[in-house]
Amino acid sequence: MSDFRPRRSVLYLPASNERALEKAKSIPCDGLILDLEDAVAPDAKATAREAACSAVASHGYGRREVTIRVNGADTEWHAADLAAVCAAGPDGIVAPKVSSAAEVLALVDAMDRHGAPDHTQLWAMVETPRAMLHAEEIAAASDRLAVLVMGTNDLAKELYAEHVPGRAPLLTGLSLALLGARATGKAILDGVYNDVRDTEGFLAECRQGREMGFDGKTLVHPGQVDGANEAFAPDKQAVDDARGIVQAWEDGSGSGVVTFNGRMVEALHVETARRTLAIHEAIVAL
Ligand SMILES: CC(C)(COP(=O)(O)OP(=O)(O)OC[C@H]1O[C@@H](n2cnc3c(N)ncnc32)[C@H](O)[C@@H]1OP(=O)(O)O)[C@@H](O)C(=O)NCCC(=O)NCCSC(=O)C[C@H](O)C(=O)O
Ligand SMILES: [Mg+2]
Repeated sequence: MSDFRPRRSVLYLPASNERALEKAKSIPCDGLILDLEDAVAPDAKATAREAACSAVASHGYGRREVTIRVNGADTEWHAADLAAVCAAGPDGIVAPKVSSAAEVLALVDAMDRHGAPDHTQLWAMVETPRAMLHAEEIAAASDRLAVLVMGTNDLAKELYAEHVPGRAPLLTGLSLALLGARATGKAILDGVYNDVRDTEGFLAECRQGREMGFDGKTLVHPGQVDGANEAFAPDKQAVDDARGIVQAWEDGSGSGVVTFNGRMVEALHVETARRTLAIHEAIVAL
């Protein structure tokens, strides 16, 4: 866990929006997705691509992980996006609507052909019914693929589902994608919450995502960053508990089971506690 990278809050912004590109330099999110896809109008694609690549080259985003979302493989912009973005070398290339392992391999092959630097990872958006059904194969397809990103708007659209509090229509898909990510040791980010004024609904969805096991949430507005940072970090109680569990285990010196605060503690609980402490330390180190 020592190389754990916090991804509590990953903010999308249209790469065509100069003001947002500038503002993002001071937003306390863990990551950015400079979007060339859905948030950019067709006649702004070329200038957005240039702006995103210049933003990466500016190195103006400090500790934030900077990624660029390219247009889909079935679009007229995909090839030019990939060529330019690989040359710019962001921390990650976010590929939309990835639905199979073969698509991952094609993307990785294209990244190699375009000379993407080693530090540029592939992030695959999973947002189709096929992707949900193939999440494990997608996640396992390449070591270069580091993160799965839920696309809950597209998933709801494809399912003919409605956006409702609690997300019941999406829960099977969210769980399948999580299983795929965890089975293969990859990170996974929850989808966006569209209503930027509904703080209560947003925070409830952050809590749900955290409880399900997501590493963080993708966001659409700066006003969502603090809530996600808090929801996806272990709180003081969780950190104190984790320290107590590790201490009780060490004091038990080799016995297979101890108690902490009246609760049974076995090796698996200690592993979880150590993970919590590693996440906490990585966040503190920011
Ligand atoms: C949703 C928005 C269009 C709202 O924009 P706006 O009305 O301008 O918001 P505000 O006036 O409240 O903005 C206040 C200031 O914050 C800046 N701002 C706003 N949003 C961002 C942002 N995302 N990043 C950086 N800065 C931002 C404004 O410029 C204002 O600054 P200032 O002038 O200094 O006060 C807008 O928030 C927006 O465009 N959001 C991102 C949209 C986007 O990228 N969408 C694509 C990804 S979502 C998706 O497709 C997921 C997936 O594929 C799926 O299927 O689910
Ligand atoms: Mg989408």
